[in-house]
Amino acid sequence: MEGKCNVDAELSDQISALLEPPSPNQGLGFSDESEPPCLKQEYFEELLKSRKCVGLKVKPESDLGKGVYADVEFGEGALVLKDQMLVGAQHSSNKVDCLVCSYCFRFIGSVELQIGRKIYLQELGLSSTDECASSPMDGLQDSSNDDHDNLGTCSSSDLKERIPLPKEIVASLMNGQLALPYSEQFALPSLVPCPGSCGEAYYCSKLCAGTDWDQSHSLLCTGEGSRAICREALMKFVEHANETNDIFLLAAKAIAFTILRYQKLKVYGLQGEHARRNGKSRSDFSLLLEAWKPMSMGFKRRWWECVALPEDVDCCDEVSFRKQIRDLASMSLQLLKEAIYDKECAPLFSLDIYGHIIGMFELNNLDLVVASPVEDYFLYIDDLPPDDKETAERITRPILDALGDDYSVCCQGSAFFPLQSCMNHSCQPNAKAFKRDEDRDGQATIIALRTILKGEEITVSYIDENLPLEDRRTQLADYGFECRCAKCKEEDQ
Ligand SMILES: C[S@@+](CC[C@H](N)C(=O)[O-])C[C@H]1O[C@@H](n2cnc3c(N)ncnc32)[C@H](O)[C@@H]1O
Repeated sequence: MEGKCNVDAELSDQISALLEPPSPNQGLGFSDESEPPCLKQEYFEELLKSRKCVGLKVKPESDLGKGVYADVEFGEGALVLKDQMLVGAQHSSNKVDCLVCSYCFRFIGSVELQIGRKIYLQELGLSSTDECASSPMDGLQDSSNDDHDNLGTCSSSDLKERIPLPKEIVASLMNGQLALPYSEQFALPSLVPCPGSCGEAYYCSKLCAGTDWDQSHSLLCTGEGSRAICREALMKFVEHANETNDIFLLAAKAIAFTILRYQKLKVYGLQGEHARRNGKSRSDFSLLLEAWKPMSMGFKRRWWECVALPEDVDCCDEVSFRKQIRDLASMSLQLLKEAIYDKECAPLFSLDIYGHIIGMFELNNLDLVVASPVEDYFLYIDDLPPDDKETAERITRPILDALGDDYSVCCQGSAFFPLQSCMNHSCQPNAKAFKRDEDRDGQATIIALRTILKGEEITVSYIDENLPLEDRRTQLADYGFECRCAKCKEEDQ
């Protein structure tokens, strides 16, 4: 299990420094006399300010590690936090069902395009909802918890037989020739293609396209404008991730994000307070530490050590299972290295760092869910006055029949939300993520479930908190911890 690849062995000191929680003296050259402020605290204060979050505090060291606390009173139903993801990705299987902005995950195009594209891909046999084959990696394919019961249409059970639409109708939905009744009320942003011409990523605006390009996509784009060192290797990496576990795509984004941040820091230098405190002559490695800082704040363990054993794997096979997924990560990293390796950021290509990044996505309660406008559209038609409804349904009924029971699937993926990921779990939470109506883009929305007093810790539930104690324990084992909330302690006595 502990065999090391070259980068791991050669750069072990730098890798340890990257995995240590940021300490005030870490590679920054503080003199003993100047007592620097707590870097974690400072980082979160800046982050809260940049997110314009008022009334929240991140305490770096509470009973359960980091935790988020109320600095004002929040009334029941109040919006506690809207958190912007640092990196996120739509699940590969979900791409068939939803066409969304590759940066902010808003639905794009038009209701007609969403519907026509889904039916077209369904007819090609590509729909995620048609998949019934199982593989030993199934339990690892989607680290999402099932905390979205209120989004009932996310279900993928397809009970009714679909009635195909004529090909010309599907084509006219996709090319904009057929406008569905009342669809103008559900207008979506037009598609902006990827500037690197990969034909894979689309955006809701030039701003999203440019920001994604600068943050990670320029290195991960498979198109002609890509900055990857080998596009063929990149395509192989993507193919391997799609066939095994799409969490590798997210890990690649985290690495690309850090490399590009490093390159910017190197060119433009540090700004403001950091520059003043650290002087101008920072080493390349201390710049890498700085570039890595947003990722360093996430709660992490090695993926192959923390991932829960899937139900179809016997306990006696645990050692070989963990070795198998470590080998899988190692293969994925090898492909990524061939595609985007950067000598100055070499420690990022160690298996230890790769394992910790994947573990970070696995352990944090960080589902990405965006509700579908297609569902809203059909609900709107259903609510029309009887005469209007009858007229509209003459057109929409055959479309619903062609879509089947899964007529609307929400956008689903995984993401790293730097503030939400600091929220601890409670089986009696005072806040909740993903409130349906607030969820129109890929931001994490946290709402108070009851009055939260100033000074109270803000907690969410990572699972269905109404399950019996034993079931809760089993589910939380997937997150790698035994719950120490008041409800569990009380029920345990
Ligand atoms: C998403 S992180 C939450 C922030 C975390 N405390 C930190 O320091 O980054 C989840 C981790 O926090 C800890 N944790 C959260 N809620 C807990 C609870 N109710 N009981 C015990 N540990 C908890 C566990 O270690 C868990 O794996």
